[in-house]
This record gives sequence, structure tokens and C-alpha cells, in this order.
Amino acid sequence: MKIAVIGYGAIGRFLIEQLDAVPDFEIAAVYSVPAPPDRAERVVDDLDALLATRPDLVVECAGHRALSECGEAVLRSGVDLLVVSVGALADPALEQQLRTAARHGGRLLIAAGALSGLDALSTAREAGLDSVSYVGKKAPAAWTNTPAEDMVDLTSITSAVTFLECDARTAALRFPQNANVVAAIALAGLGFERTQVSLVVDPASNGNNHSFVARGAFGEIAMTTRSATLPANPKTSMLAPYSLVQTIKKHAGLIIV
Ligand SMILES: NC(=O)C1=CN([C@@H]2O[C@H](COP(=O)(O)OP(=O)(O)OC[C@H]3O[C@@H](n4cnc5c(N)ncnc54)[C@H](O)[C@@H]3O)[C@@H](O)[C@H]2O)C=CC1
Ligand SMILES: O=C([O-])CC(=O)C(=O)O
Repeated sequence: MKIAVIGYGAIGRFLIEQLDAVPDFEIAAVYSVPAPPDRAERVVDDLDALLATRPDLVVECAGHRALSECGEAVLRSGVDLLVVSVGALADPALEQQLRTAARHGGRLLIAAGALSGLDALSTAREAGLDSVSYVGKKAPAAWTNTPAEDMVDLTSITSAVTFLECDARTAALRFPQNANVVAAIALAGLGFERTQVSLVVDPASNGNNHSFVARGAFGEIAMTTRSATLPANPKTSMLAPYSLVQTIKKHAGLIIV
């Protein structure tokens, strides 16, 4: 299976390292802006060059802007696109553009990312959902260089502070590096407007914590995940690249669990 990767940051590097260890997978091309200085042999300068390698799958791990710049072209070329920056779909125009492109081309595959329990949430949607609420809790370092800095003093807090309560659309758009999981919950469950979100900074936080509760006539699902962060990016859970590895293996597999 030939795989092309957009984005060569914390997730991209980790992912490629994992996939390089699997004989069935070949990394055909890597496209990232700015261009990475290492791994020159498979780094390409633009999306056309990436698609010219004729990958079986393109994986996006480069952020909201990259998905809006590259997503439509990948899907229209007929190649499946696995995305981790799912929060970009909180922009209704981009969601519509990618849905239309997927209708005529490759499929849009949305990774669970740092989150667990998305399969259960999708199952519950079939049964009927009344409410879905999510709490995301991370250490102060994860919220630096984000709008959280205007809502709470990250340097002086001594206990957990909930600095934002809003719907999933608002959270995903305002926190493009921290609230992609919220968009995945919205798309699997009750949608962007009806998914309630609380964002928390906690100096005692040991990794990234994602919890959601979904209720309906079926009963209740409560999921909590705590993941260590990637050394290269304190915002990003270690589980995020592993969810890409798992989805790719599933995509290539004959028996799907
Ligand atoms: N669904 C989930 O659970 C998660 C999703 N994410 C998403 O994944 C993205 C990547 O995460 P990290 O690797 O930790 O970030 P990072 O900042 O370490 O890496 C991003 C990479 O993308 C490249 N890039 C940026 N803009 C680009 C563009 N327009 N075109 C091509 N390449 C571009 C950068 O040069 C860098 O190599 C995040 O921005 C976030 O949107 C991150 C963590 C979890
Ligand atoms: O990696 C995580 O813990 C989740 C994350 O940043 C996101 O959803 O954007």
C-alpha cells in the first residue's frame, strides 16, 4: 500500500516512523510547508507532485489550513483521504466542499485521533441520542499560543479552571490545535450545534484528558481517555498518530475489527 503524507510535524514524523516499520506500507511522498530539511528523498514540493506518486491513500496531519488547501484536490483525484485535522470541518463551507468532492472521488476518512469511544458514539446515534457533552482537560503548556491565554492566566493558576463552555463548532474553530476531537464527536453524534463542550486548563493534568457522556433512550455512554503527549508537541496526544496507524492497517486489512 502506497501512502502519501501531508504534514511533517509531531504527528507526521511519528506516523512515518511507525509505518516505515511495516513491510506492507510504502511512504510514497511527504508534503509539508515549510519543506522539511531531512528525508529529502521522498519530500515533494507541492500537492501535484504528491498526487503524481499515485498513492493509494493520502494522510493529512498538517492542520486546518492544510486540509482546506489540499482536501478537495486529493478527493477529486480519486484517492481516499484520512484526516486528523477534523476540526476544520466545523467550517460549513469546507464541510460541504469536501462532502461534494467525496461524492465524486475518494472517500473522506476521519480518524478518531486522541479520542476513544467514537465507535460506541456512532452506534448510539443509530439508537437515538438526546445529549452529548464533552470535557477536554490539558496542562497549561498545551494551551499556550491559543485564545486560552486571553481567558485565563496560564502562568499563575494553581488549580483547574474551566475557561470556555460553548458548542462544538465554536470550540473546534477557536482551538484548531486542541479541539479536533470535539469535531469528531459532533460528526459521529449530534452535530456541531448540539454538542456541549467544556475546555479546562489544569496544572495538575498528567497528559491530555478527553471525556464525553452521551445519553439517549438506549442508556448512557461515558468515555474517558488520558493520553501522554508527544515529546515534539505538548498539545498533541500520543494516541493521535497511533489512531492513524490503526485506521491505515484497518483500511489495508482483510479482516476488520
Ligand atoms: N484529531 C485529533 O485528535 C488531533 C488532531 N490534531 C491536528 O493535527 C494537526 C497536526 O498536529 P501536530 O503534528 O501535532 O502539529 P505540528 O505543528 O507539530 O505539525 C504540523 C505540520 O504541518 C505542516 N504544515 C502546516 N501548515 C501546512 C500547510 N498549509 N500545508 C502543508 N503542511 C503544513 C507544518 O510544517 C508541520 O510540519 C494539528 O494542527 C491539529 O489540527 C492534532 C492532535 C490531535
Ligand atoms: O491530541 C489531543 O489530545 C487532542 C487535540 O489536540 C485535538 O483534538 O486537536
